Amino acid sequence: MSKTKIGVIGGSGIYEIDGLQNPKWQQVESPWGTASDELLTGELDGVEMVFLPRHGRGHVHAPSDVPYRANIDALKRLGVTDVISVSACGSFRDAMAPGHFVIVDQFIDRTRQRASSFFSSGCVGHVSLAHPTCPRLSAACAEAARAEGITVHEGGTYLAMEGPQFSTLAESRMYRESWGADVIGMTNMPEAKLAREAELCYASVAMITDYDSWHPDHGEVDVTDIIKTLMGNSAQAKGMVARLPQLLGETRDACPHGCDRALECAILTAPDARDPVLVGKLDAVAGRVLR
Ligand SMILES: CSC[C@H]1O[C@H](OP(=O)(O)O)[C@H](O)[C@@H]1O
Ligand SMILES: Nc1ncnc2[nH]cnc12
Repeated sequence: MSKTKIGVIGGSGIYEIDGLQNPKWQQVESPWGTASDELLTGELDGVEMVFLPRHGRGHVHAPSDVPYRANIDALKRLGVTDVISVSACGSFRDAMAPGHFVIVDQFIDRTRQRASSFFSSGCVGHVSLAHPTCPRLSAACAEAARAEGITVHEGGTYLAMEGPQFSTLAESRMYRESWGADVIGMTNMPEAKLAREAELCYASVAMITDYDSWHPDHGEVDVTDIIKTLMGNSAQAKGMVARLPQLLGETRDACPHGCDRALECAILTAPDARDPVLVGKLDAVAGRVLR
């Protein structure tokens, strides 16, 4: 049994959360650089919470430049156990309409210019990503969103694109028809990979803002329309987050899906062949298995 500490990564349109007791924005130093912003810590219903705006307050970081490693390291360093990502996404399915939330359970990674692992030569580690999200945490998000009156789709494949431009029509059709993607965004990769390496339970909540560019009855994506939908969605997203402490509880058992033990057999580099500088940087993320 350990204490639950909920981390929330807020995407486009979500730059703070309300209702925390003893709220405090604090800078967290990370060997992986500076996080997107200060982290907001506090308590809700007896559970410790940490909030981080993915793009920073004022939306300063482009999707390609979000400091994903520093963000996950900072959350882990603060003792977070469960990470909920909230993201604005386009939809590839008629039924997944703007205003609906999709609880993502798979990813296709099409990003290409982001550091996507904490591990490298000097400390080589390979984690499984077959099931990249935590079913227990995802179910709690679905329940919380439903209780807020949101239409929720449980399960969906998120196509992570590099951006910042939106997709061409040909790409949009290919992702939807040939690749079977359900939603599209620019930020959940490498975030989900890094959360797994850091042994954090990770759930991804996609707030649908548009139909990307494939839909014959809807125009191409327009960021002004996205923002309009987000304005309506963000209060609901915050309401969903506010319900999570009660649903997850003050204490937690080991994750039944093993998210918190992902590194158990992952590191291949022999102890005497490890790069001490890299091992030092891994203190928060992998200290459990490296010490
Ligand atoms: C505001 S439209 C494009 C932008 O919104 C999404 O960000 P996030 O995932 O952080 O909510 C999308 O991935 C793009 O970065
Ligand atoms: N259609 C879309 N493509 C990529 N990222 C998005 N974020 C919101 N809508 C999106």
